[in-house]
Amino acid sequence: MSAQLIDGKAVAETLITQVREGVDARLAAGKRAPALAVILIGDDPASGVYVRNKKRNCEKAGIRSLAWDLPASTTQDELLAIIDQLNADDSVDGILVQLPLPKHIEPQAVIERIDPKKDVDGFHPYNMGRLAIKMPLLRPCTPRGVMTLLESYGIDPKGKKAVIVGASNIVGRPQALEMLLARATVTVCHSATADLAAEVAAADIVVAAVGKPNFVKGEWIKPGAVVIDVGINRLENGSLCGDVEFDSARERAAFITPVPGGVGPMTIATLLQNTLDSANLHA
Ligand SMILES: Nc1nc2c(c(=O)[nH]1)N[C@@H](CN(C=O)c1ccc(C(=O)N[C@@H](CCC(=O)O)C(=O)O)cc1)CN2
Ligand SMILES: [Mg+2]
Repeated sequence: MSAQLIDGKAVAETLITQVREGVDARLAAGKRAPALAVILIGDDPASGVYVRNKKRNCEKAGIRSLAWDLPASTTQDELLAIIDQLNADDSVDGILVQLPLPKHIEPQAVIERIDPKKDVDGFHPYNMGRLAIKMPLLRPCTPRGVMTLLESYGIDPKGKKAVIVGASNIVGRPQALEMLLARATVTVCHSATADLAAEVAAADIVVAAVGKPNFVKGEWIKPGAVVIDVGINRLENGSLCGDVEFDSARERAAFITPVPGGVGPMTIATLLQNTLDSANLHA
């Protein structure tokens, strides 16, 4: 068997078109376009690419983007002051601070400074807590994007065994909450998991989000499983690879996401969706 590829680029394009329609509906009702403030600190090349893609896709969706490109020497207090200013600005619906941050800035202090109503990354404890109590408001982009991908391919997690490999605040933990909300039976694996191979082998849906190239072995995958690879690892030869051994996993899985072109594009499309949702909730 060779798994069907899940085309994240195509699903993301469809989602961006839907966001554009939602923006046009706001304009037709006499409301303003949604606005997203994107803050980039320092010169991490990958972050620069992601931020440029976010701005470009905002344009496509009719969302106004405001850019703060700040030097690596920016202090935490300077960053918090900019966030305070954006929190108070009624013309701004979403605030995004690109991660990772320079080492002298404490990410949690930054995340918690953003008004939860404008937290389009969904990382604020308020929004994570809402997701945990089955009352989601603004949901982390990558895990929400994964759920959209599954739905687009007619894959319903209800009653399935979902195994999440990785327990980060950005992906693994909120992904587990999303799967639970969709009524999967959920296992979260991490560095202290006793038998990772056995956990993965029992999964109907595997989500890999560890940031280590080819960490999940193809031979672990249960025949017919759905494999979602969130990892984006750049190899020394410049090529990208995921957290899953793609070729051998594809031989066993029913569905699999490629890297690139799988989950990555959904992260950005879902950010636009969250920005529209935020505008519609409050302005
Ligand atoms: N504030 C945030 N910071 C970070 C997030 C986030 O959701 N919010 N996620 C990642 C980076 N990220 C978005 O910010 C992101 C990563 C990858 C992609 C993507 O489209 N990847 C492409 C490949 C692109 C390449 O060539 O490098 C793909 O997978 O096809 C989009 C967004 C960490 N920081
Ligand atoms: Mg992400």
